Amino acid sequence: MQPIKIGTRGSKLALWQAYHVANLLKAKGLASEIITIDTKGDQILDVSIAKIGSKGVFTEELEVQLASGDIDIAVHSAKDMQSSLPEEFELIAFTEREKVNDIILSHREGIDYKNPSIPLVLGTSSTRRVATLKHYYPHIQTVEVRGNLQTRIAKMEAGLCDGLLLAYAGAHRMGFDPLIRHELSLDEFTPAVGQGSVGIEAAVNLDPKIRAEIIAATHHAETGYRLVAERSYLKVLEGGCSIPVFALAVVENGVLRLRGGIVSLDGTERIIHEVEGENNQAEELGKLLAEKVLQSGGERILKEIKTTLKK
Ligand SMILES: NCc1[nH]cc(CCC(=O)O)c1CC(=O)O
Repeated sequence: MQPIKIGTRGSKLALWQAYHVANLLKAKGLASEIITIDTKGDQILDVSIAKIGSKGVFTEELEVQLASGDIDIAVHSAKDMQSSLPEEFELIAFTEREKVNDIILSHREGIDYKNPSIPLVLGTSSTRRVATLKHYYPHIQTVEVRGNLQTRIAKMEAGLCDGLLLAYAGAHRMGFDPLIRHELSLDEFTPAVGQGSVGIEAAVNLDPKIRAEIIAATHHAETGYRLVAERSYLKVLEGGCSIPVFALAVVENGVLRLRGGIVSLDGTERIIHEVEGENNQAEELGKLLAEKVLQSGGERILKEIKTTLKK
């Protein structure tokens, strides 16, 4: 068999993910090679993702290469994958999930984010994180910061902000554990759909034998059920990464429990519900959660958000 060609963006985190997949393949005796591809999302650094339109900014160029067969699979942060893919492509595997929490990272020790009398400025570019901060910690100021983790840290150290609000998974993978000052609660900072997992995308016409071998080497079943449930929720809400929806599924004692909701951009309203069932009901659970969220005010909040983001 030819080495499996893995397509990835060129950022350090993306490369970590690609090598992670290469290592999983290698452990099952499958050779691979890594091919880096520049995407629109990497080039446009001065405009917020919410404004570029999240659909596929990081994935389009990789899909061109998947379609032409120049690469066999594309590796992405599962979180950055839009909820519905063009019909020629599919997500075939999700690697075992890392810890899903958001964290506060800072070059300074002693960051106190809970005391309203201590001013604090946090950098983030996620509407979910900004809105969640406004909801629980309205005294915290936020500033938009984009670019890869290394760039963001440099901006923070240059004085842009006191700390960064990030995913644990990315900070940990880039070796920044010593700068992690707080791990935020999953009840307050319920993560984005897919946070902490790496998704593998392929063209639907990929050779079925290669496809099966890749899945056997990389797919983590429990993570898969969790991600299917979360992504099914996201699909109804049409979240992309710019709308502040969140969902986290866990498997406990054989029960798949999905919690998720939406928060208004100004943080005044936060809706969250929970549903549970079996692993093979993951898709339905996502839809059920969406129904509950939409019916209890989510529909109105979603409309308001879409109107605001279009301006
Ligand atoms: N939106 C960017 C992005 N996509 C994936 C991660 C982190 C790794 C992960 O959650 O899988 C990050 C950075 C962040 O949110 O701090």
